[in-house]
Amino acid sequence: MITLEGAGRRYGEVMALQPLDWQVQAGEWWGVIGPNGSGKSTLLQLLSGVEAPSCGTVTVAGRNIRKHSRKELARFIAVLQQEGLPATSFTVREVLEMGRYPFQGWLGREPHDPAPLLDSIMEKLDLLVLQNRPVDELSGGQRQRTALGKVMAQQPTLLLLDEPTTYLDIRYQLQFMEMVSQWRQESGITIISVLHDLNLAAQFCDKLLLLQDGRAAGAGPPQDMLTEERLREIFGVDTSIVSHPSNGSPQVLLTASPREAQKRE
Ligand SMILES: Nc1ncnc2c1ncn2[C@@H]1O[C@H](COP(=O)(O)OP(=O)(O)OP(=O)(O)O)[C@@H](O)[C@H]1O
Repeated sequence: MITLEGAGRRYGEVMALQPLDWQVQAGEWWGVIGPNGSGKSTLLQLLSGVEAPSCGTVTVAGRNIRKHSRKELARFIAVLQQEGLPATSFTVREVLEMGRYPFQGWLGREPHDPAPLLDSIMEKLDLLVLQNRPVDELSGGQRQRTALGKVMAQQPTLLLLDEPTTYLDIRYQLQFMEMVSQWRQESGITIISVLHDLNLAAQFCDKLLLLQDGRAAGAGPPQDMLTEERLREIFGVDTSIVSHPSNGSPQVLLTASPREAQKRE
């Protein structure tokens, strides 16, 4: 599905992403994790075609990403950012309709009426009651669900998520990840998500790519990647890794310094 061969990105003096070899198979859900400034967003920009690599190649669906037109890329790659949607007076339904843009002809029409598809997406995401509300009147959680609806309307084969749960409370974080997971089960899409929440990453992603200073510091299943040694080396913090009592995924407990413990005694 995706192959990176020595793909890297330089901004002036800064090598934001060192040459990276990486393969993503169709249907996988990868989490990209690493400290601030380690190159995660840069990697997503290469994968979405927004930025060209300074070296190496990015191949998506058997073809160099630079050879696809913008509209072609939009037909199979969807990107959802931290704040999925700006405040806008467009309604929820109108925003979902915008997701159909890559499929419209030059008169802004599609060969098939997209309304049934949009209705079924809104039903899945519990958006039907909100469909005529302007987005700028919605809560953060409702707005992020609308953003998800827009990318679902795009029917991509590859979904890129850039810290999509950052501004959500824990209930909406979980709800968002479960909706994405459900969509993946139904459609078989491939997902690459940048996540700061290691515990969510461990529960939802099949594999994790660890970045440190623009370099790959490991790639593999969460139980191999989320170890106390690796996290100390990459993030410079002490953690305790426990097994989730319900599903066995590795969960990261942060350990405050002994000074903090003494304060409470
Ligand atoms: N457009 C740019 N111009 C110059 N430097 C850039 C640009 N984009 C990123 N960088 C630099 O590249 C490095 C990697 O940045 P990037 O945003 O990819 O990291 P990140 O892991 O996504 O960080 P964060 O977790 O804070 O979002 C940083 O040193 C950053 O300052």
